[in-house]
Amino acid sequence: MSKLFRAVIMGPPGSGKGTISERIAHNFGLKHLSSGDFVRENISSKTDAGVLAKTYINKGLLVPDHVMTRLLLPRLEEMTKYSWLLDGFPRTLAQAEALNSSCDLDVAINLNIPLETLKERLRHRWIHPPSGRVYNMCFNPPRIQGLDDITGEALIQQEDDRPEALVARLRHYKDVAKPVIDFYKAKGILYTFSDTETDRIWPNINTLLSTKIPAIQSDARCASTR
Ligand SMILES: Nc1ncnc2c1ncn2[C@@H]1O[C@H](COP(=O)(O)OP(=O)(O)OP(=O)(O)O)[C@@H](O)[C@H]1O
Ligand SMILES: Nc1nc2c(ncn2[C@@H]2O[C@H](COP(=O)(O)OP(=O)(O)O)[C@@H](O)[C@H]2O)c(=O)[nH]1
Repeated sequence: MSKLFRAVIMGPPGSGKGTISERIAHNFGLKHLSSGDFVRENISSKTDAGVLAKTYINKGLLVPDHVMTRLLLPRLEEMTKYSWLLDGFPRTLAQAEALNSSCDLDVAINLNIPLETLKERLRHRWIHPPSGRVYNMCFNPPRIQGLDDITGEALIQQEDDRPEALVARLRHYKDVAKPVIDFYKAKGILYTFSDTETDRIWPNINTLLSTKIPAIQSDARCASTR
């Protein structure tokens, strides 16, 4: 059985999880699994968990742990043949513990970005709600202003990306993320990256994963030829 690579990426809203996950998926051929995308898929296909999740999201709340794990863990079970990077999950210690009992992680990437930078980025963040595609009017603007590159549909700004809402969101993030960070630190798999620019963080993540991923795959090749 070949050894696969399993990672999570954590960080406050606007820290670049989605942006960096896309780069990792592209460079290392991992599947990028986004909890937000899973939630949106379940809402549009009206599964029980999706219908329940929608009631919380409509109120601007996080989806409760038991709903999130019900929605996400079966999807991970379908991914047993693939290496993956999970973005947006776990957000709480209960989610981290549930994930831990279903699989072994190799790496937890933690993005540590200053508050002022987060505020500035989210002020310029525009999203395409049906797909979850994210743009930034300065850093990665759409080809045509206000429109999604793939579908040509309108982009929107999320209410909770406003600076006033963001401060409360960040405070909440810090409170719930701290035990998750400590959990991965204790397991010896936590890697924290601090900077104001994704383009400066990215080479360090690239180097880290280059040392981890080929090693795992070559071990797996040796094992499978024995
Ligand atoms: N792990 C999770 N636990 C609880 N709720 C979640 C989780 N992941 C996603 N959600 C719910 O789905 C919504 C959309 O998630 P998504 O990660 O796309 O966006 P977000 O909260 O704006 O995150 P960010 O600003 O960090 O990109 C969240 O606002 C939350 O209600
Ligand atoms: N100016 C600037 N914007 C960035 C940088 N990295 C990401 N962004 C933008 O900041 C916003 C938040 O990034 P995103 O990947 O959605 O973060 P997430 O909320 O952690 O998933 C998006 O609009 C990105 O395009 C950066 O280094 N500089």
